[in-house]
Amino acid sequence: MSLQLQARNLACERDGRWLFGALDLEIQGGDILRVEGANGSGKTTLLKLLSAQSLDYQGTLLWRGEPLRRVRRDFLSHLLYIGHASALKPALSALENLAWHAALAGQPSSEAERVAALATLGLSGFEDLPVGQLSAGQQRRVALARLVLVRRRLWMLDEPFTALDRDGIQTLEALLSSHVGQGGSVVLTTHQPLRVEVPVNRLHLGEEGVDVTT
Ligand SMILES: Nc1ncnc2c1ncn2[C@@H]1O[C@H](COP(=O)(O)OP(=O)(O)OP(=O)(O)O)[C@@H](O)[C@H]1O
Repeated sequence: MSLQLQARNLACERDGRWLFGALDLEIQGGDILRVEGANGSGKTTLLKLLSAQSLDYQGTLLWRGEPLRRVRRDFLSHLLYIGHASALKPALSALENLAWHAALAGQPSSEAERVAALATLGLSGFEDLPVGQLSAGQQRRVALARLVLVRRRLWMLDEPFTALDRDGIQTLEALLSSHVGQGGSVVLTTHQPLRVEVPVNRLHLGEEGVDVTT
């Protein structure tokens, strides 16, 4: 069944301020949506609404035509969310962290699969160190190895390029292109240029209102 997440007339207020209102958008298989805007414009808040982590909004969110609140469980079984905090346990190794995330996602993995996922992110040789001893960019790479290991069709990524060097950026851009090229979907926030081999839809949040462009 195809992916389809829709927002209709979505509005969100935080701390007495409207971050956005009257927002309409649709994400289907093969779409990549880049959410842009200044610091504090509401990008993370929007991702939390679209990923069903927060129910504090006005308007309608639909997953495959059904209210997201009602079909949240099915929706979550298709979603991989990586926030800007990497959600890693510092005392555990990269391999152990990945094993934990894969099990949490209901997709137990073999050690060979975890080693391969880390290798894709350029972390061969760093599999067994406690993650807390890795650099910020290496920790980001461990978090992103979930994209390879945990097979989900809808990715929501909040500032996934943070701390990555040029090689890491290229690896992530290749993963995004490949995922979307195979019919997956991506919603991401980033403040930096995005070089992918597929058309990118852009949503700009800001004081002047909400713009959606392709
Ligand atoms: N639970 C909350 N209670 C009160 N205010 C909140 C809450 N969540 C977010 N905000 C406020 O909403 C605004 C938008 O926050 P958000 O994290 O969505 O911005 P952002 O666009 O992701 O910013 P950045 O680019 O800095 O990451 C901020 O001013 C923040 O303080």
